[in-house]
Amino acid sequence: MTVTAPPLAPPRLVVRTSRIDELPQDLTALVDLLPDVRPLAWVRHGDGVVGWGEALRFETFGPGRFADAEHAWHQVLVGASVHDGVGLPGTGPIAFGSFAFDDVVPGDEAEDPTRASGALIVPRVVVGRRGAVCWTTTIELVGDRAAPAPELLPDAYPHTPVTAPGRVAYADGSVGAEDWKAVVAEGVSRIKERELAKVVLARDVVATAERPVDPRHLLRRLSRAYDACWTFSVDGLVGATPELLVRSEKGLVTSRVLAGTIPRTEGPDPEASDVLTARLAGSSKDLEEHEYAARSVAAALEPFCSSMNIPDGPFVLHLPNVMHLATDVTAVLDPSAGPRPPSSLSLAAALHPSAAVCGTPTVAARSLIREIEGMDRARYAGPVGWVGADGDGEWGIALRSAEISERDPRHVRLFAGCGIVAASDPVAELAESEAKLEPMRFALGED
Ligand SMILES: C=C(O[C@H]1C=CC=C(C(=O)O)[C@@H]1O)C(=O)O
Repeated sequence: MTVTAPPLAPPRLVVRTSRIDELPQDLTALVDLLPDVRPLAWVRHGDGVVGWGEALRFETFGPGRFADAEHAWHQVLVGASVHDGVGLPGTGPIAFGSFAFDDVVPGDEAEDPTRASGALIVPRVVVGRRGAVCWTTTIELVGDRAAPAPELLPDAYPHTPVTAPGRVAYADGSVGAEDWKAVVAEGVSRIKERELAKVVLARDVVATAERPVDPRHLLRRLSRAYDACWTFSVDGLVGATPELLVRSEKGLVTSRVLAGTIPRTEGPDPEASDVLTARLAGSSKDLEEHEYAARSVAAALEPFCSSMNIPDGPFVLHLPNVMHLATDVTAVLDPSAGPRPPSSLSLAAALHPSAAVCGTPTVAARSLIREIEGMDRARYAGPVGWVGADGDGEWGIALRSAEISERDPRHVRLFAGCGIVAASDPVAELAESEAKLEPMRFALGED
C-alpha cells in the first residue's frame, strides 16, 4: 500500500462540516461547482457529494486492495479532529474510491509494477446535498504548510470554464467488434460444455477527442440525461452506473442488482415501450441471467445480515438507452456480529465480483474472463463510490463508464459487457454492448 501525503507521520486530519445555503434545484448543481482538478463525484437525482483537492491518497494493490484501503482509512480516522455541524450520511470525513475489477492483471506487473489497483482519496473540499440540506466540508492535514487556509479552500482551485471535447473519433479497443462476437461464441460453447453457467464478457472502444477530455463535461451531461443512475468520477474514471453494489446507512443495507437487458429501439411510442417491457420481463434467457446475479448478491450479504428482503421477481428498470431486469435487495446488518459493523467498503469487497459482472460460479467465470476476454478491465466493473467515518457509504459497480488516459487526456477507453448464458446469441450481445456504450458516447458529445 502506498500513502502519498506530505511528510507527516501519522497524518492528522482536521475536518469541519457546516450547512450552506440551498443549492439551485438543478440536476447539475453539485457538479457545476467542480474546479478544474481531477474531480470527485457521486451524484444521483441532483443529490450526493462532490469533492476536489487531495488531503490524502491511499493506493493499494492486488487481492488485498480493499482490506488495505479499509485499514488505512481506519488509521487516519483515529487521530482526526471532526467538527460536524450537520450529521448526515456524507458529512464529516469521507473518502472517494475506486478499485480494479480483477485481483491480478495478467502480464501487467511486468509492464507497470507501480500501477495501483485501488485508491481511496480524501478530498480537501466536499460539497454535498441531501434533499433540502446542503453542506460543505473542509479537510486539512495538521501541519500541512502547503494547504491553503480553510476559509480559502473552496476557491483555492482553478475554476476554468468547462471545455467540450470537440470532434471525437472512435476505434476498436483491445478486441474488435467482429472478433468479440467470436469471444462470446466461445463463452456460449464453454457454458454448453457445462464448465460454468454464466459468464460476463466485456469489450472496450477507444475514443480520441480533438481536445483533452474535461471530466466535468462528461459529468454534466451524464447527470442530466441519466439522472436515475449514479454519476461518478474518481481518478479519471467517469460514468453513470445504474447498478448499486451496496449502500450501507445506519445498519440498513441496500443493493440494486441488474442483469438481463433489452436495448431501447422503440422511440417515443409508449405502446412499443410496453411491448419491449413485456418481452424483457418474459425472456427466459434474461430471467436466468438475472437469477444468477440476484442469488450471488444475496449469498454474499447473508453472513453479515440478520434479515433480508428479496422480492419474488425482478422489475423492469427503464433507462434512456436500455431496459434492465432489476431487483432491489434490502437487508439489516446483524447487530450481534460484533462491536464494529462491517463498513460499506468491506461489504462492497464481499459482494465483488457479483454475477452481474463476473458470472456463475465466480471462480470459473473469472478464470474464463482472464482466458478469453482479451482485455484489461482495469477499474471497469469494479466498485466505485465513497465511505464515511462511521463506515456507511455507497458503492456502485463502475459500468457505463470510461477511463480518461492520464498520459494523454484526449484518449478515453469506453467499456461495456454482457451476461452470457447458454441461450445467448453473439450478434444480439454485440448490439446490447453497443447500447451500453451509448451513455459514454453521449457524454462525449456537444451540448
Ligand atoms: C456488464 C454490464 O452490465 C451488467 C449490468 C446490467 C445488465 C447486464 C446484462 O444484461 O448483461 C450486465 O450484467 C455493463 O454495462 O458493462
